[in-house]
Amino acid sequence: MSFDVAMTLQRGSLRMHYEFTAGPGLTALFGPSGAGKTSLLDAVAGLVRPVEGHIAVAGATLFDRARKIDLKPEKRRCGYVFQDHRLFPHRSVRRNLLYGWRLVRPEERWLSIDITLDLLGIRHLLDRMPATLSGGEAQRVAIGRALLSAPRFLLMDEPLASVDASRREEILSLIERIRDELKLPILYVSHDRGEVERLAQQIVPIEPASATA
Ligand SMILES: Nc1ncnc2c1ncn2[C@@H]1O[C@H](COP(=O)(O)OP(=O)(O)OP(=O)(O)O)[C@@H](O)[C@H]1O
Repeated sequence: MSFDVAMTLQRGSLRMHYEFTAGPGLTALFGPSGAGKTSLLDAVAGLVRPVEGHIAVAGATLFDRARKIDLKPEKRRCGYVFQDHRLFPHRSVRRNLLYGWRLVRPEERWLSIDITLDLLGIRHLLDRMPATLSGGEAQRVAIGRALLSAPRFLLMDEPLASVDASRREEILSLIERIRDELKLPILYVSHDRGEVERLAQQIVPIEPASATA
């Protein structure tokens, strides 16, 4: 089992309940704006604490309210790719890529810098600053930074949102390679049904939450 989630989040007056299990490959979270897709990724990453329930990924329990388990974000071994890439603006591409790499113990690393640069086609960008990159280049670097942090799984929140149409295909096939060659479980958020149908082994519908009094 890649993902085993049964939990409730409270955000403001909204109470959102999630319950699904997913096998290997890419699991897409599909639902309207405001339904709670990003909140779910944030909870899996450990950035938002559920009010109840459990979250397990690839056999490891990350959160379990009843068993008082709540791993810190940095212990969850999760690579998070945001829609707006969130590269450090004052650091070169090289230093962005090395950021997560340096935080990981050498024996936990499973991907070399060389392989990552070739997989993502970003070797020629190493000395550039993020502000000089196109949307597609910046997103490839952001994916590289996530992979080099030696994650056990990836969270991707609309990774194509800031990528122009001509570069979409490139990033889509890159995500397919990460899914198939690196065999990382991926939780993937998108509004685009075509994208989801192409990439996903499993689609989890996320319904809009109901407000609680
Ligand atoms: N910190 C917060 N405090 C209160 N409410 C919040 C907070 N963060 C999110 N929400 C609310 O929780 C709901 C779910 O938000 P979330 O960003 O998870 O939705 P989403 O499905 O990812 O939306 P989108 O597709 O537009 O990105 C929204 O109604 C949002 O307004």
